[in-house]
Amino acid sequence: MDYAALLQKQKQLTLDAQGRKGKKATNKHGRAFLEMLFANKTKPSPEGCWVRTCFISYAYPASTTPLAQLRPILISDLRLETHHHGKVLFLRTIGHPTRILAVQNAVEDQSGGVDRLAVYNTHPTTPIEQILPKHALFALREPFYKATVDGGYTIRVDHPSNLIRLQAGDERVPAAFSPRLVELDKEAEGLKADGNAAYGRKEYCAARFEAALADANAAIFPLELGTEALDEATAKLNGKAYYRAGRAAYALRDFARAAEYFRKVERCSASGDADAEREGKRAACRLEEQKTGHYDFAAMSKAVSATRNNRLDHADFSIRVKDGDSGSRGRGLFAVKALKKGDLVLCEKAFELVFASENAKEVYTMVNLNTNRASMGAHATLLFDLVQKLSHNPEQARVYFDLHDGGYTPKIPPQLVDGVTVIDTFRVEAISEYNRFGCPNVRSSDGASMKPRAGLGKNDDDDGEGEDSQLENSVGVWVVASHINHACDGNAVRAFIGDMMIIRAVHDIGAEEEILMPYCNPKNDGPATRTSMKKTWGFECDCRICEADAGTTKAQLVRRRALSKEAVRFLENNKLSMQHLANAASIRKAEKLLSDIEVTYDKTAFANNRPRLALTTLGHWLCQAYNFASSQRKVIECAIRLLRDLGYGISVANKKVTIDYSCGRPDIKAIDAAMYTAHSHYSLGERKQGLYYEEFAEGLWVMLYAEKQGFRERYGSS
Ligand SMILES: C[S@@+](CC[C@H](N)C(=O)[O-])C[C@H]1O[C@@H](n2cnc3c(N)ncnc32)[C@H](O)[C@@H]1O
Repeated sequence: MDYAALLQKQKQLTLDAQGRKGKKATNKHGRAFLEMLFANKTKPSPEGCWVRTCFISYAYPASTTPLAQLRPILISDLRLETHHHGKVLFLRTIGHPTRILAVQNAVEDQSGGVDRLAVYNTHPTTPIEQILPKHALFALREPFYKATVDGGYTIRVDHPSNLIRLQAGDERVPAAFSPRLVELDKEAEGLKADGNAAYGRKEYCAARFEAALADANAAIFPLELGTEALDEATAKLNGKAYYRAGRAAYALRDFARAAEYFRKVERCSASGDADAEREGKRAACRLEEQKTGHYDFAAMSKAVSATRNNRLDHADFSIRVKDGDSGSRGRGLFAVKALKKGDLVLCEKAFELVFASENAKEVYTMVNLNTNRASMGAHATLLFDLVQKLSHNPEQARVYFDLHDGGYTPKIPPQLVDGVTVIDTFRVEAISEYNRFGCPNVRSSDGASMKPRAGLGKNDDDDGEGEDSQLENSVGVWVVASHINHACDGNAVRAFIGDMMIIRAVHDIGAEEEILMPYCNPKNDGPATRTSMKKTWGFECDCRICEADAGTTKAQLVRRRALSKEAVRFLENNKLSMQHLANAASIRKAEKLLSDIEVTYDKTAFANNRPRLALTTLGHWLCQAYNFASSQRKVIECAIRLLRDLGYGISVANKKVTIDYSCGRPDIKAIDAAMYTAHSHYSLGERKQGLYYEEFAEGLWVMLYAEKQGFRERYGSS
């Protein structure tokens, strides 16, 4: 898909529309046409995959003015391309709703004026009949009116919180609508509305309980204000209520409170309660994880698979880190105490996550006019999920809106207006762009363990750089990890098992030292990586690799790029396998190319094992080539050189191997290099050295993939 063309076209259409700003709509469709358009209930989409394009239009703030302070306006008074500040539009839906990207319906106002209403950023799984049902009444705060590409007009809602559903009997409903009011079903809608109204009046306790009892999905049960109120209310209730409160607290990840409620259930019953006992134990496990960071990662890894919902039931472990000031980087995350290489730094469940596998039926292309970015995949669904989650949970909204937003203004905080949580969807997306991480559908080790490397087991032509493309598939937000700043040579690295992000130290980290991790895999071309970081994240990396690269002359860079292109061609034409071994000429060519690229690295700037990434793919090829040729000493020589180019300084004295991890990048190539070395030592009868390298490789594997799963599949047994 040509994203640039799509973006350009949309910008032009928006610009053209601006020419009509402030004018009244002409040649509008009449009631009969709109009634016909929305006459029928929408049939479910036929089977197949639908690609939808979601445009994030130019940002404008969500309305925070209460209805009581807004003056009514009629459809006939609306001006094109205009945000009608200080105004409210009372509307009644005429037809049956339909969804293309927005949920749409025909609407009328109290004077009989008609138009089309389009509500964006609602969740695709929310039934449209729930969003804009036929004959429902709404108040739309500060409406925005637009011409559409099909030559018509629409009242466009980008912030769903601007649209307030009004219930029968609400005194704010204009009198002209009264004769045609449709009685609501008090059973479902009425109970929810009573809860919302109580919430609006700040009767939190009542609101919580009405919501909790009416809604089995306890995740939307708000505990954000004074949990004593909850205690007070539950005290009047029986064990069943305590049990529900325990489940609700668990869903809100307040495991201590959940455990307390489950204990109360047991106290209410003389003979004990098996369900409460089981749930109490579960809450106790979560508390243990929170306190100690002891997780059964092997079991977690077994629990996820391509066919399951990989959202895991585990607590966060975050007591080893704290927020702090990182100077020009803004806020950062810092180690509370000294950590050893391989230690768990943070283990966090996703705040919100969309697995690519869940998007099989609808694929969204998202085009953002504010940031000039376009992407395809789960990003749009993540936005809809976030808007839904934040709208239902003000406490979670406060956490989310505290994340870095790239300087987005205005910073409208989540707040309750007319009983609805105001959520600025443009700011939600701005924050998502700076804070979301790509992740695999199942676990990080899959790409590596399923494709064993040539010469170390089965055949493989993966160059070890495939992780990024796999990471693009699923996308999520982890709010604690979001405070971590970037460094290409970071001291921490992340892995995923299902929706859990597991961050480990790649070398020893001092107390109070900032935790840094690479946001993306640095590519072999350092300056190119830096330019793309600047474009995507808005900063220039000043890590040790980037600092060394900055000292490289233009001539050296031009030469390195030309040689790297030659290396790519060489690798494409010289794929290795048992059937295609390298001949002496190709090995000579690779050695020559490698030493030519090495010359482009300034010796002083890249001293002390600073990674020289442009050497690593060719270095890896040479390890494989010598391994196939059973030239064990050459394998060891090449693998140690490759490890050095990945930042690991290896020194061997009296058969004792010492490894300097301080600049090391735990890359799959480094693990392969260590295992090539181990296997070669074994073949040469040097078991002790072999074991040392194997232990080093296994340690790197756990850093990179969270636990040992997949290591033996790739490398076989020692
Ligand atoms: C996910 S946030 C990280 C936390 C952020 N610093 C904060 O204040 O909340 C990403 C943003 O942090 C800043 N940042 C991250 N790494 C940086 C670095 N190495 N140098 C300068 N700014 C950095 C950039 O503004 C980037 O867009």
